Amino acid sequence: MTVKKICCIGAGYVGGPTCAVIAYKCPGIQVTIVDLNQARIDAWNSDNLPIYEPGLEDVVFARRGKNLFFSTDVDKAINDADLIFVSVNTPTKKTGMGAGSAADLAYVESATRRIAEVATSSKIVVEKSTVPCRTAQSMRTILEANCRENIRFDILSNPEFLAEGTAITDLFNPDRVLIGALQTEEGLKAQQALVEIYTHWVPIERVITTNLWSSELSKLAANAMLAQRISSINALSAICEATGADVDEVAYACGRDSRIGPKFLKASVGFGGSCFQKDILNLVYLAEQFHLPEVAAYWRQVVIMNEYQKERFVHRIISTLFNTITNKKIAVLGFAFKKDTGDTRESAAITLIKDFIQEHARVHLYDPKVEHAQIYMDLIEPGVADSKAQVEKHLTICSSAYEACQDADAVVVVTEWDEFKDTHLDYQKIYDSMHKPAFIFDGRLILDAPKLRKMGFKVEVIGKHNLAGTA
Ligand SMILES: NC(=O)C1=CN([C@@H]2O[C@H](COP(=O)(O)OP(=O)(O)OC[C@H]3O[C@@H](n4cnc5c(N)ncnc54)[C@H](O)[C@@H]3O)[C@@H](O)[C@H]2O)C=CC1
Ligand SMILES: O=C(O)[C@H]1O[C@H](OP(=O)(O)OP(=O)(O)OC[C@H]2O[C@@H](n3ccc(=O)[nH]c3=O)[C@H](O)[C@@H]2O)[C@H](O)[C@@H](O)[C@@H]1O
Repeated sequence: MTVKKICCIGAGYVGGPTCAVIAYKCPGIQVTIVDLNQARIDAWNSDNLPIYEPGLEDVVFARRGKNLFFSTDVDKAINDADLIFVSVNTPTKKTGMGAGSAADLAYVESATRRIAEVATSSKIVVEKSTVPCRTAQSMRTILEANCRENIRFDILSNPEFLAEGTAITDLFNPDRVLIGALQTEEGLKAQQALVEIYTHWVPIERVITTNLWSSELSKLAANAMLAQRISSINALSAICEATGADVDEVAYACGRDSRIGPKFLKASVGFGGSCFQKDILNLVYLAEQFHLPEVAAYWRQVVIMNEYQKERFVHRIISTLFNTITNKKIAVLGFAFKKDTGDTRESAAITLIKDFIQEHARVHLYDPKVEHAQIYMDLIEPGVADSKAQVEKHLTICSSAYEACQDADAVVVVTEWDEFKDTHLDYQKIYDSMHKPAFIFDGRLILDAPKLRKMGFKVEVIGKHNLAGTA
């Protein structure tokens, strides 16, 4: 079969860019992206898109109103489509069985039920959300139990591997596209229909076809392995700080081994983002379900190490600032979980700033993209800062890095935005405007520490002893 109309349920960080790129690359296919969230859909239909991604506007503005539509009319889009992507959120469960590690599949289930209830013709239903292994089986059961006569649903797993901040280039030029299907005649036909969509722009040799369960598990496995590399280099960063080894040099030396490779070995204040922690915990839960406690403990350690890295950094800041930051002005540069996105989900900045607030510091924050309302929402913490007004007592959001650093006792670089690099910011100007001694803590290894030390800064860098190279 040839797909002519696509519906994507969920207009978020994945559904929006992924299906906008399909519309861009396949002008002959009509793509409708739907969501229950009216404000989000209004934003997709406006000049001010709801998410910031380099290159996204060009793609959306080129196709919107032609073969790309955003709507809250979920039922109509389901009914019109030959193929439906389910790209809804799958957060970690907060309560009930598996709370704290299992994925909350309520949104996947409700989208699936909706498809079964309103579809009047056969559909290919594609799991785009990241889900535990064998979720497709549950979706199939729901669809088959609720659908009308003479309708069939074929389920595919097509996990998404884009990273935020580079979503459009990742989608234009993916390392691979993964499509899992039931190994039946109908399943393989459906798989082929999705292969044909991607091969409008992705070379066929980059399209991997597998069975459903391999595809579902590969997504969790890929995220777990990526996060594991970061926790590995961060674990080594602690040893570097203690010994005088330099974590960048260690990463470079290890990464030059072609079996290890250079990517994803940047030490940091800890990984953030909506998925790494969630997906590893998902894997941990799966292992526990199958009575594999050693496997569960192995992967859980990746998350434990990440939490430890954040704690270690806060501890280093406080101990360097003479064991107290009470009433000290701390300039925090960056709030997003990585550069080139406005997304703050699980950002290390949230943990750090909450800790600074607990220590009664005065935090002055600047991030080039994150919405102010989002910052307040992320920092409200029952018992510590219960409301926006409470947060404002400890936090001032600034409109530039210079403003945040004015009269500060310490600058903490949390997100690696290019504009924070010493090639972009005038750190002499910042030094001159700060209280002395002027401290700077580089949680992203983006600054030229020797150059800043020459200016007079006291510099502390993750994974580097501050006297490294001098003794
Ligand atoms: N954010 C990322 O970079 C990546 C995320 N993923 C996975 O993709 C999935 C989606 O993630 P995001 O796009 O980040 O989430 P998101 O939270 O940005 O978007 C999900 C959207 O689905 C909508 N939604 C929920 N239930 C619905 C329903 N029944 N009908 C219509 N709309 C509904 C929500 O209103 C929301 O706008 C998750 O499973 C995630 O793990 C995979 C790869 C990358
Ligand atoms: O499933 C998902 O959601 C996605 O999760 C990650 O993408 P994302 O979280 O958007 O961004 P990454 O570039 O992976 O960065 C995640 C975190 O790790 C940190 N990081 C990354 C790389 C590194 O070397 N060091 C490091 O600390 C980043 O700063 C960030 O906080 C994966 O890279 C994607 O392939 C995957 O599709």
